[in-house]
Amino acid sequence: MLLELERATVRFGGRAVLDGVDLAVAEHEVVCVLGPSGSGKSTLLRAVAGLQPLDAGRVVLDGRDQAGVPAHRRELGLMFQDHQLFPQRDVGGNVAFGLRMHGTPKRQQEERVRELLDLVGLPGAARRAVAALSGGEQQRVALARALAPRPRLLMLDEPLGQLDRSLRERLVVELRELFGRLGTTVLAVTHDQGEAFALADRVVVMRDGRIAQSGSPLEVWQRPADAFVARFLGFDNVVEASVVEEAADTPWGKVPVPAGSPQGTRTLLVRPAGVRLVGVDEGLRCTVAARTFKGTHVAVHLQPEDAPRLEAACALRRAPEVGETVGVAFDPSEIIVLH
Ligand SMILES: Nc1ncnc2c1ncn2[C@@H]1O[C@H](COP(=O)(O)OP(=O)(O)OP(=O)(O)O)[C@@H](O)[C@H]1O
Repeated sequence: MLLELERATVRFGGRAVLDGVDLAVAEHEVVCVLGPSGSGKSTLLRAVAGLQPLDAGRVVLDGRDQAGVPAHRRELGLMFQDHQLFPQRDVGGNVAFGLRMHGTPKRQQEERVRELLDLVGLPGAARRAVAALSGGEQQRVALARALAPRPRLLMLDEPLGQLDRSLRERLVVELRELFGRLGTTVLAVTHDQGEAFALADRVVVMRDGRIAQSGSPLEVWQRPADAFVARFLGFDNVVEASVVEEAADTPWGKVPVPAGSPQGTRTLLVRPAGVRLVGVDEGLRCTVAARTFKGTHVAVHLQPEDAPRLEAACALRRAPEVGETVGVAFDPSEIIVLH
């Protein structure tokens, strides 16, 4: 393992903001830490970087305990929100920053800067003023600066945070490709789940200073560990249910569940695609409370008479209008009984 956190703990005013976290990152792995605001993501990153001392536990890099090793000796590439570019230096001066710190000879610095600017898609930009760059270009310069000294581990804090959506979606694809090509090991933090799922080999979901779930994007998406993770991923059809064999007793009535589901009192997740609209007399009677256009489908919010709302994913042309009464049936293949 390139990086290991062992029971890493940080307390502020008696409150554990990082609470005994165990996390390992393998060489060439891209790990994205995801979680709501205040869950401890930045603190975790700062602890690995050596910017935040631990109150208990260890950070081990390449087999060496980092206690007492200052930030600039950890051979990490940092792209942090509060590490803005130097406005008085040009692009080349910014990218060369880490190289100057390492005493790299001038000629080599220039060569490496050229190489990095090509890599991040800004060829020939070395003499440009930082202030004259767009937000996306500045982000690329920051990335080039972090990568220039060939860090063992690249750490990104909300790497694409301030950029608009379409640019973010494009850059995230570029980053994934770039990291794959370079074999960079990455530990990134974001509150944007789309970004994390697009970028990561492994997603780590945090809650209140602890790891709620860790797994590949597919694993986490298909099987959220609990109601918190499911809701955080944007699933709203989450209820307590009593499961007996292949049926669950829920506030929405009897709902079919896949064979082999955990039994007893459980949390049930019904994906919107598993909420099928049928004739009014054939299923659970609901009123259409709202509809939101989602590009590939329409999210339809359904209000049953006496149960929590349900979200259904409907084909664009078949979505009912607000105020209509519909019947709802459930598709067990889109239902998950959480552990
Ligand atoms: N230096 C500090 N002193 C006191 N409390 C702090 C300090 N730094 C962070 N905290 C608190 O620790 C908690 C976790 O903060 P952290 O920045 O790690 O969360 P986060 O998940 O990165 O949130 P965000 O997504 O908003 O950046 C927050 O409640 C924050 O207020």
